[in-house]
Amino acid sequence: MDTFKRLKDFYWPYKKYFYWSILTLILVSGITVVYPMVLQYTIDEIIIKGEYSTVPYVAIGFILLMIIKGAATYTHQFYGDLFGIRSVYELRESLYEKLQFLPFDYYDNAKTGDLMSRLTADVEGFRFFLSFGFSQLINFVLIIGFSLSVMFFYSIPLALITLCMMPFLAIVVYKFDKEVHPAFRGIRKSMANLNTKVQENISGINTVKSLSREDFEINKFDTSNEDYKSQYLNTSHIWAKYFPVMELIGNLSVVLLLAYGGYLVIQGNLSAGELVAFFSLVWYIMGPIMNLGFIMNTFSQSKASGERLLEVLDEPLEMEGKDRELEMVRFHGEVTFENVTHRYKNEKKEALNDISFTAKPGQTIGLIGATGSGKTSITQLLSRFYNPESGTIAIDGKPLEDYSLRTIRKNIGTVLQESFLFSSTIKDNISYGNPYAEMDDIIDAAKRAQAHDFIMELPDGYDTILGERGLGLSGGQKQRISIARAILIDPTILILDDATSAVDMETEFRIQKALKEVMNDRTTFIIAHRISSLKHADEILVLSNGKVIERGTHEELIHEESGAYRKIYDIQYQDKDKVFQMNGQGV
Ligand SMILES: Nc1ncnc2c1ncn2[C@@H]1O[C@H](COP(=O)(O)OP(=O)(O)OP(=O)(O)O)[C@@H](O)[C@H]1O
Repeated sequence: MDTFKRLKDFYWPYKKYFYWSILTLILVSGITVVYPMVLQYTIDEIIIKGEYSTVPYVAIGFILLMIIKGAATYTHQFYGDLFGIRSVYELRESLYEKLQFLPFDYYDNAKTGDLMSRLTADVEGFRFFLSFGFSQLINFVLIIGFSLSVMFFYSIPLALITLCMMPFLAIVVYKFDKEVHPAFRGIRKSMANLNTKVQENISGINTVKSLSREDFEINKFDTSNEDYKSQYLNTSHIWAKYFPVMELIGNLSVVLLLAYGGYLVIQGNLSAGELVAFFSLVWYIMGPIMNLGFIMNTFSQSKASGERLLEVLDEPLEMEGKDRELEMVRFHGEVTFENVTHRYKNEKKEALNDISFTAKPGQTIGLIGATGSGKTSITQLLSRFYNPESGTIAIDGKPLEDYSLRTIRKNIGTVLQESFLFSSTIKDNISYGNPYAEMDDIIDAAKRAQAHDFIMELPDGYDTILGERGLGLSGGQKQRISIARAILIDPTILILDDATSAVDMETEFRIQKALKEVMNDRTTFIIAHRISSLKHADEILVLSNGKVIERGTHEELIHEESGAYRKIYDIQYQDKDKVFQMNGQGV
């Protein structure tokens, strides 16, 4: 029950719908047990005594009861659904909001399909119990309570005999729940896994096709599908094992009732009408008992779903600054790293080790080094995507923790090697970081990013809708859209992460031109593998295994004969010389 208690804030504000649903349910259940009483009256008072003149009154009374029951059932159903739907609306919103503010640490290990499944199937599982299971559980208690009251009213010994079987039933139901709950959790997990497989496959379909790995993917899916199937079969097995036992217990109650009840009628201690009424009442008890498995089922499923939802809701949020300002601040752009060391969660090796440097406002810092040397990590710490293990990162002389995350991120513009574009219009994609931008500003940003001309050649210009992840544009075009996006937020600090690595020379030239425009007066960090991209930087940091092994300007570094930068330079420029020589020889 702890799961439900902890999720109470989502459903209890709508308790009035719940109360209405339950109030009308009491009426429905109450009327249900009146039927056997009418039956008893008809047999004992009308048929046996031959008082046929009361038949029309009984019939009219019966019809009235049915009309009331119909109206009550409608209200119960409607308010029950409203209760569930309204509650999970809030829950879904909170989960989605939570996803926006979870730290990168979380996403490093999360699986998209699993998260999707939590936000859809698990929320739905929880809703089903709120809308339906909850009232079924109450219905169970009510019907049994009302039926037993009527039974005790007719004959105490017969009611006691019928009750004899209840403890056995309770044991079976308890055991059933113990087994079925983990089984349902297994199903949910397996479903999430299946979702992950499908989502990853669709996202990576280019890679799958280009490497002809379709069969491998089908087999991988088969394994997950197989697991899902066996999880479900396992649950069916548990269900099949317990359901007949529950039914047997119910039937044994009926046998006992008939034997002892018949004896009482023969002895003259019970009327025929009362035995018939008893017989119907036992079936009213039996119905919910048979259903108990199903009710426990929805309860277990929703408990399992609720637990999975709580796992997301309980995740710690991104760390906000402690004395953060209320109004957003505009940075001047001085960035200082002082003995910064960083290790990613669950990693043994440090990604950054004792990094120190200062970038004055408007300066450009180049970061170069082998893959995995820590270049991106520096910029991720600067954006406070992660917090360093030790050391201080400051902007304009104040540590990052003194600013709100919003201030930091609104002041830092990033152009990645693979920028994400949404399946929306080009206009919306450019203005994503500044949704209130005027059209003129959007066009101006696109012109400065060298993107305007190709946008105008598209069928709907700025209103052209892009496919998922910007499908329909070339790598260089996507890149220029993301540069326009960065220009439009007018950041004081700019991070260019391998922004020109994946394009041809001509596009690189255009992008470089666009970048020059955007770098103007901004503190810029250029991460590059090519020396040509960062040789104009005010300071270049050469990284290796998370440490700065050399620093200086391009001119200074190439004069370090046996330095690492010089080696990279030689490789990149000697190759070029060779190519020129070969071209000169007509190769
Ligand atoms: N999110 C993460 N979780 C765990 N380890 C990470 C994470 N991101 C990076 N690392 C590790 O930290 C080290 C530095 O990675 P980083 O991405 O900063 O290198 P890089 O120099 O930018 O590499 P590249 O040139 O390939 O982009 C690597 O060993 C990498 O495996």
